[in-house]
Amino acid sequence: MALVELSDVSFSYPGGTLAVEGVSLAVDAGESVAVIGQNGAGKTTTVKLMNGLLRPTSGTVRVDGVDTRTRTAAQVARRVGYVFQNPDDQIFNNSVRREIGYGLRRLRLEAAESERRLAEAAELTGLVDLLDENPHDLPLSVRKFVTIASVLAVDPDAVVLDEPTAGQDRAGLERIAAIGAHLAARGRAVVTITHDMEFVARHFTRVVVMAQRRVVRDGAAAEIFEDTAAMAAARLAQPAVVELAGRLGLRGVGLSVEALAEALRARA
Ligand SMILES: Nc1ncnc2c1ncn2[C@@H]1O[C@H](COP(=O)(O)OP(=O)(O)OP(=O)(O)O)[C@@H](O)[C@H]1O
Repeated sequence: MALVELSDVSFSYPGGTLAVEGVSLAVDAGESVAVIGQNGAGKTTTVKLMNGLLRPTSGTVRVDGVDTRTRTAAQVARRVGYVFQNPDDQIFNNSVRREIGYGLRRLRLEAAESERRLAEAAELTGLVDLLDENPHDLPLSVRKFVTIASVLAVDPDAVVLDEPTAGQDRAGLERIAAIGAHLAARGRAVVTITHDMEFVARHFTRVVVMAQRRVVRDGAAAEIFEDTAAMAAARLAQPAVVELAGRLGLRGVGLSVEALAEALRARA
């Protein structure tokens, strides 16, 4: 049984906008998935359905087999943590320490366990020296890590990261990749929405492509990125290495620069 499973899910916002239509998607424990698609494709709505912030208009969302409609949003959020696209929609405490500790306090853990989790979340997100800062004084890229840390501290079974790569420098991107790998290695499911195709090529093997409210592809990143027609239909750019391989008439090369260089050497 998948940890998070959407079955033929549709969702309309109260104003009537149909944002997601007939989406079926399953994510297992220990699996890391990238969700890509142009603006307005339905990505954020889909992941908010995963953590109970939104309930389907039709179809079902199950977390560990339990229909989210039978649980409160707070109950679902403990199993599926959602890191908001905009950190300012999430942050409301006046110190990094209090912000990371907010969800933890609600879990009513023993003090030592709370401290351990807070320290681990701060370490993973690079915030150890910033715990006494006011998050509102920190740059957007760091505020994003504050919101990631507060979800990591709760240690949900699944973590959804909504555009964590936006505005990050190379070190930030590497840190986000390391957090994803850490979570997956610990058996957590990780769902990452991103517009950064190079990041996806570097760090993901499974990709879900959304376009016009629907999942249009779900599978191996290398195959999907190579499918020029599917990428164009979803209005997505191919990662540079895939585009170059295609122009050189090479197929099945994979997603790494090293593999492309090797294929070129073999052809020479
Ligand atoms: N709160 C809301 N009320 C009404 N319509 C909304 C709301 N949020 C999103 N929408 C609409 O739902 C559709 C899907 O939006 P969604 O944010 O899920 O897409 P997205 O793929 O995450 O886009 P982006 O990459 O820009 O974040 C869009 O037409 C959007 O305008």
